[in-house]
Amino acid sequence: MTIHADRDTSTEDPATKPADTPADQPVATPARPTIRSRAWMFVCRLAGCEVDAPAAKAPADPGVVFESSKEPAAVLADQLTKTYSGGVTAARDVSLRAEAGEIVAVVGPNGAGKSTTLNMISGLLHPTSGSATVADVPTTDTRRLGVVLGVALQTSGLDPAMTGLEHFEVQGALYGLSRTVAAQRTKTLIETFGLTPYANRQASQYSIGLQRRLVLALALVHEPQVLVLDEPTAGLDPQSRRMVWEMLEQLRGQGRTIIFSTQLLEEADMLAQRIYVISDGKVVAEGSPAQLRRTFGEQSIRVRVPGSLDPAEAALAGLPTLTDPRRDGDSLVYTVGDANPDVTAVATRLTEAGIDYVEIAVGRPSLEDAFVRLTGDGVRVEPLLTMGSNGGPLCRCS
Ligand SMILES: Nc1ncnc2c1ncn2[C@@H]1O[C@H](COP(=O)(O)OP(=O)(O)OP(=O)(O)O)[C@@H](O)[C@H]1O
Repeated sequence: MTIHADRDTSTEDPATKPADTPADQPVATPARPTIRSRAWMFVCRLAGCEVDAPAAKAPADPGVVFESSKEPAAVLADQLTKTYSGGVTAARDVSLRAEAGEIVAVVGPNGAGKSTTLNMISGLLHPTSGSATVADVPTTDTRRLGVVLGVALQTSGLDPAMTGLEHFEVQGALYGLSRTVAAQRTKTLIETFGLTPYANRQASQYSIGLQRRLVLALALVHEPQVLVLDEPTAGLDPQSRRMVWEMLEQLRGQGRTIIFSTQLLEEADMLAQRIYVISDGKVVAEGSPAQLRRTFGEQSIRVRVPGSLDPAEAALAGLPTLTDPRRDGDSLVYTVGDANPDVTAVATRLTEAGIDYVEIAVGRPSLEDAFVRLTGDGVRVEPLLTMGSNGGPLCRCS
């Protein structure tokens, strides 16, 4: 006899979304003639907006070095709602929080409102109603927000003609870092993110994985307390994805607060202490991965017996904890609502009936179960990576 736990996975492809309308462009700053001009254009591209979009975020005074506090910070979003000019309400009363030093995942199917929510938290998109603070800074205070917040959006927005190093130079200038400080941080980040061999190459020569790493590294130049990352691993191969995961774990280890969106349930499960499930613009569930499983997943017991299933089904018929019996090949499968299913009672019943069962397996609820129940839709579930011999135990593999 074997008694064990297992989980299921499935996959779903992402879709596209309509282009931004001018009125809904993320906030950007006016272009100025000098290095700042390039800097703001660069930021605009990072934000996915046009360079002549309305101004809001003021640049640092030249020569001023912004040194953000190293204290951990929290993010609070209070009933954020966004209705685009076309009439689409992409976020409805979205409230979420990230405690200092937490990694928080915003998960949902395509078009659920993840990017819209993150853009509002980043101060890049004005909410129709509601408010948010990052490290106690209101997102409307874009000048101070830029000090405490680092943002890496889905669209990399890198200038294909600029080298990696030039991107760092622009970013350093944007945040008013002195040349010495900027050079030190650039060196550290380039090394940390494995970009040294590519530092002098134009971004046009970067793979998607390298672009993501560069964008993430650039978001850290001013040493922000909080990071907002929109699908940081989208489109990455398993090796690059793993590298990003390790970086996020390291950043959390440094006391930073991270909010990221993903369509990968396993990614959220593995990295996040708190998950927000968004569907149709609304938060439909919040909790730790374990809480979500417990609350929304369905546990099941699978009983495998040799020969006919009839005697086993008859023997188990009276057990109150077993519901929704169904047959699956050589097994009987029951739903069990109890967090601790009484496997012993099942085994005893079968033994008393003289049935020599092959296996009794308890299936623990998966996040996929939770998603399907919450959103009526699937979110991509990809197999966890096989860690190489040098890979740390990043995954909470079952
Ligand atoms: N600028 C815009 N103007 C009008 N509608 C928009 C705009 N941006 C997004 N939407 C719509 O708002 C809804 C939410 O989009 P959003 O990009 O926030 O979802 P998402 O969860 O990030 O999706 P995905 O995972 O596909 O990136 C979708 O219906 C989308 O088509």
